[in-house]
Parts: sequence; C-alpha cells; structure tokens
Amino acid sequence: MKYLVIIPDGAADQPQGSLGGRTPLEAAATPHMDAVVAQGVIASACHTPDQLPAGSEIGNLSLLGYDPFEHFTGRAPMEAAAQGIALGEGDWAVRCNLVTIDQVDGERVMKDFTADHITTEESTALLKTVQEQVASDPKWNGALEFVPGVSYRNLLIWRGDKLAAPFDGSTRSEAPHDWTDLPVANAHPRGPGADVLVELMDATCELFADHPVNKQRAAEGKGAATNVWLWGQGGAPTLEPFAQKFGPKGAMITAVDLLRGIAALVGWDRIEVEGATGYLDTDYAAKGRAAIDVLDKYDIVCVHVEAPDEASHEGRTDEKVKAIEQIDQHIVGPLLEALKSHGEWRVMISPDHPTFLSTKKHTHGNVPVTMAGAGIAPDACSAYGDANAAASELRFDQGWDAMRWFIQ
Ligand SMILES: O=C(O)[C@@H](CO)OP(=O)(O)O
Repeated sequence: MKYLVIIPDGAADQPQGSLGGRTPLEAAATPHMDAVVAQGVIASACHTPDQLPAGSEIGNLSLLGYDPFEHFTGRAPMEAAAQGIALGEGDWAVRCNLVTIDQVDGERVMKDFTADHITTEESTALLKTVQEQVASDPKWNGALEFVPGVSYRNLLIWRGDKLAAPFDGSTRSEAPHDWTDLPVANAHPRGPGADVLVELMDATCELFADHPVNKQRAAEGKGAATNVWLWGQGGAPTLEPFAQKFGPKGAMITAVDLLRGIAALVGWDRIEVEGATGYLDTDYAAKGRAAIDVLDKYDIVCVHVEAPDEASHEGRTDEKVKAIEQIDQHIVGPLLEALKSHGEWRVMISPDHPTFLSTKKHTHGNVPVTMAGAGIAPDACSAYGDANAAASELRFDQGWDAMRWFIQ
C-alpha cells in the first residue's frame, strides 16, 4: 500500500464576506481535492488541543499521529533536529526570529515577524554579530550559540553543560506571527528564564540599530531587522520512529525546518526540492514532481506546503485561495494520477490548524480532513471544505488518532 499525505498548512478558516460567505477552501477551485472526498470520506479533526499552543509544531505532530501531550517539548528542538543539532540532557533550543518592531503611538508594535523577509545571507550576518557579542561576554561561559537557519527562522542553542539553562516546562513565550500589528508589551516571555530571554532580545536592538545589513536594507527601501525575538524553547524530544509505530517507511517534502525536523525525529527521509521556498512563491509543481519521483521508494510520502498559512498571516484572502488552488492543481492532481500505477493506495489531505485571515493568527479548532483509497468506503460528501467537514459524523477530537485510522 502507498500512502500519501498532503498538508496545506493553515488552510482551514472562517467564512469570508469577500468570498460570498465561503471559506478559502470552499471558494477555491479544487477539483482534485473534491475527487478525493467523492471517493472517500470527509472528517473533522482537532490537531491543536486548547491546552497547548495553536501552533504548527503541535498541529503537525498530531497530524503525523503523535500525541502532543506526550511528545511536545517545544518548537525549537524540532527545528534543531532539522539541522542535525543533537540536544543533550540540560541543553535547550530556542527559536530566534529576526523581526521588525516599530514604535506606533508610543507603543512597541510587531510590524513584521519576518523582518520584511530578510534573506538568509543577511540574517546570518546579523546573527554573527550577536554571536560575537555573547561569545565575548564571560557571563555566558560559551553556552550560547546563535545558529542561522533560513531567512527569519533561526535558532539559539543553550548548552547546559557550560551554563545551566534557567528555563523549565513552565517558561512561556509567544510566537511573533501571532502578534502582527499588536503591541508587544504583553507578548514577552514569562516564567523561569524569561528575564534572560528579554535581556538577549533587548541587547540586539542596540546591536542591529546601525548594523551594515540594516543600512543596506534601508538604502534598498526594505524593512529593518530591529531585533531578535526568542520563543518556542524546549529540550530534546523523543519520538518513536514512525515505521515502528505505524509500519510504513516515510519521506517528507517541505520547505520549512519545523517539518524537516519532525521528519528527522520520526525517522523519515527528507527530500529537498529546488524552488520550494516556504512562501507564496514556492514551486508547487516541483514539489508535486518530487513526490511522484519518490513514490516507488517509500511507503508513505508527505507533502507539506506552507503558503496558505503565510497568506493568512498576511491577511491576503486572494493569495490564500490561490495557494490552495495551486496545491490542488500541481500537487494533488498529478499525484492522484501517478498513484494509479502504484497498486493499492490511500490519500489524506489535512491542514494542521486553522489560520484566520481575520486575525492573521493560528487558532485552536477543527480542520477538514479527507481520506480516500483502498478499503475506505465513501460517504455521501463530494466537496472538500470546512462546513462539510464540520457536518461529518466522522470526528477525531484527538487529531492524532486520525493517522491510526488512515493506516490500517
Ligand atoms: O515558521 C514560522 O515562523 C511560522 C510563520 O512563518 O510558521 P507557522 O505559521 O507554520 O508556525
């Protein structure tokens, strides 16, 4: 049996006035996703339980069949795994965004959690400056390492054997993409070690103010990286290999380190695709082709696409609809066709969480899931969408149970 999982990140949403009262998934032309529903079932699943953050880190863990209450330690350790960074006992990883925070009416406001989509080269240069500063300060005892990732998505690694990390499971921090256009005064870390995170963030305001990277960006009319924003901290997670838990041997196609990291932690291979950007300009067709190319080699192939979530964070309804249509046309369609020559197969399509265009934020709540293929008796539904899923009798209130249902 071949299994295919397609994740349109953050695609679930509310009805939009500008879409005639339909949600983006309902307004988008998705003949191939609809064909999956027509051949199979539609269901509603909650991958982001109320007690945990409504983040992609929780949603995707659950989507792949892992109970986040048991396995989630923080987002950053998953991204560290993507970079092959091993975390020992006492080590912590912290997500380090480059952001733009501006003064608006006397308040510091999160203008852009991406620092105007700063390039990897620029973010690497900025982090080098931060690293030099912390490395020269004896109080950190060489425990802190700022690790460049891709664009605004970077990491801070804290080595516990050099200096005991001040955090514990009760330390709280906020994802900057949930604070767009909002004052950050209430978004600062709280609990053990929060003061250290704030100190490091504040120190970068000064380091970046006259940094050559920002001067160059200003000259090009681009937004500044005003400082780093630290969040998503955690220690090493342990995840049972997917093949051991469920059977199939898997591969992940994604442009973001979070999904690469989850894949690494569950023992999946990662397939890198040229032109996959994790943004609206991603090469959808290249991702579709890459998945087709590896169908022979793996039992389960997962294609994650970040674009619908990014469109939501920017509040761009048309772009969200377009991203969903591109996934349908360039990924779902060609893969359904290719599967015909691979014997028995099953397909699942599911977002990880809703991201509301109205708030530009992730939110708790259910997402529409469709599953079809060998041995799945069709229900009466024939269109993929949020309302159809909500009306379905098939529900996974613990979203992580859906994978067990899918792989039988
Ligand atoms: O990686 C991130 O910083 C965020 C936003 O880009 O991703 P997601 O919304 O999927 O959590």
